[in-house]
Amino acid sequence: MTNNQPQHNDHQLSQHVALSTINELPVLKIQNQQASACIAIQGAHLIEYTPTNKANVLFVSNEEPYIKGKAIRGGIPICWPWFGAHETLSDVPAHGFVRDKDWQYEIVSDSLERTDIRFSFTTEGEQAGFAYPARCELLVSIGETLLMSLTTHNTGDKPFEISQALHSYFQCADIQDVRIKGLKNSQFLDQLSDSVYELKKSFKFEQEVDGIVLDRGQPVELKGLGQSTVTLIREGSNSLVLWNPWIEKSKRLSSFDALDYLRMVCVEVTNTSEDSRLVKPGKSHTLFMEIVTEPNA
Ligand SMILES: O=P(O)(O)OC[C@H]1O[C@@H](O)[C@H](O)[C@@H](O)[C@@H]1O
Repeated sequence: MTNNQPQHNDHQLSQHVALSTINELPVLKIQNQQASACIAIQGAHLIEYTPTNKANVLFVSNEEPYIKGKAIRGGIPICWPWFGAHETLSDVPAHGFVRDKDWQYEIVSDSLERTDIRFSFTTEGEQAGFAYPARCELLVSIGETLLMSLTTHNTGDKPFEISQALHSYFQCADIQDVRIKGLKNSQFLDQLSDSVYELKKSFKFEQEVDGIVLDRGQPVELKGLGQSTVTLIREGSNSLVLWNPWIEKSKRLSSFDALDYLRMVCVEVTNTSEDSRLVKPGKSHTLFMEIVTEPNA
């Protein structure tokens, strides 16, 4: 479904960007010399990133229906202005309110090597669970590497706190081969057992995993994915979320096949828990990540 081949009804917006649709959802298809990609305008949601001569780095379930008003399962959902359950309200969606909304977009530059698209979402404080005027901007830069920069501007006169995520689903050949390196000595807040421990070596997935790593914002490496090693470089983030639903939860998840847990791993660049950020009036905060892929030796 996320195949990037031109369709007869695609509308070319610039040299390397075309407007297309997947089922109900308008998408931007990017194809330059260094990579191809696909971004749904709903949620500013990247659903494919394929560096030239490499495999698609991202996972989206084949069960995904791509319908209006429903967050896509896979790719890189933008969770904003809260991550996970809302702190005080139980009747608002998990992971904030921008995943199922249309964003504005603008192609800011488009060259053979790199295509930059800026998405924006503005709230005047009318959204349930977030009573503050704010503008959220996501710069997506498609080239030899993938850059994503999520900036929150406080446009009101009161400070507010945000938690957020670039909730990346990476494709893997077999979850049991995946290792996350670079987390040694970081704190792991295990959300399933409600315990905290220090990570000693590279992280493996052998059962359901749902937890927050509190760290120093250092680069981390995803090994054993299959064709490529992925390095995640971050700025403005001292936390990561690791998630795999494993066997039983996979059977209950929407837009997900029971065996999809074998083919995906979520390593999410976040500001959450103690790493939530205060944004003062007139100020902004940027959460940045770069995804670098290298073929396995
Ligand atoms: O089903 P959703 O809302 O997309 O969330 C998926 C998962 O996202 C992860 O980031 C959370 O840590 C999990 O607890 C959650 O189940």
